[in-house]
Amino acid sequence: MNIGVFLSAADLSEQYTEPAREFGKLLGAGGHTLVWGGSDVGLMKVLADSVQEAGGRLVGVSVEFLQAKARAGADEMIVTPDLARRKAELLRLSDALVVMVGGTGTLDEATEILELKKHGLHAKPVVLLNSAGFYDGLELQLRRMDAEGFLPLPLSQLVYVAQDGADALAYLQEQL
Ligand SMILES: C/C(=C\CNc1ncnc2c1ncn2[C@@H]1O[C@H](COP(=O)(O)O)[C@@H](O)[C@H]1O)CO
Repeated sequence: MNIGVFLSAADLSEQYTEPAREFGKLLGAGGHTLVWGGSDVGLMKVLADSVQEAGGRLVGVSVEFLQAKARAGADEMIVTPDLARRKAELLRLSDALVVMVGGTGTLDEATEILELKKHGLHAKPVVLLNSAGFYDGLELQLRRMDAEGFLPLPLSQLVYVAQDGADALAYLQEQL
């Protein structure tokens, strides 16, 4: 499976690096390909290192203004002219999407793929990987949108909230 993962480009503490390492190990050991933003920085690097060490493939989708940060040893590296085309490529190349902990960049990517899914422009499974309870607040907000009629389709069809990497991967394998 080609699994697109959005996650932080920042250097973070063990409570976030450990779940990224664990998920990378599962992806690599399962023979999956990581499709990700391509930069060799922060949590993005932690995940890519782990996937590669466990035998998985790496397909990066970088963008011209961040090209200097792109990982040298990826199996493939695509460079897009701008962020909009990068998000489109990340989605096109992925069979499923996983949103790990992150900041505004991750949130931008997550909302775009959820919005496209809401409009029926793709039907790929999306998982919110709630490591260390990072997305408890977002999950609550999404549940409120669902309960109060803000979503045109049930939340359960839009996104699955996983508590750990094994849960996320099991869900994706069941869906695909
Ligand atoms: C560390 C610096 C630059 C490298 N930054 C990024 N490299 C690659 N991809 C990035 C970068 N910043 C955002 N992205 C994309 O958004 C997500 C991470 O953003 P967040 O705000 O850190 O959550 C990630 O999925 C990328 O696709 C500065 O020198």
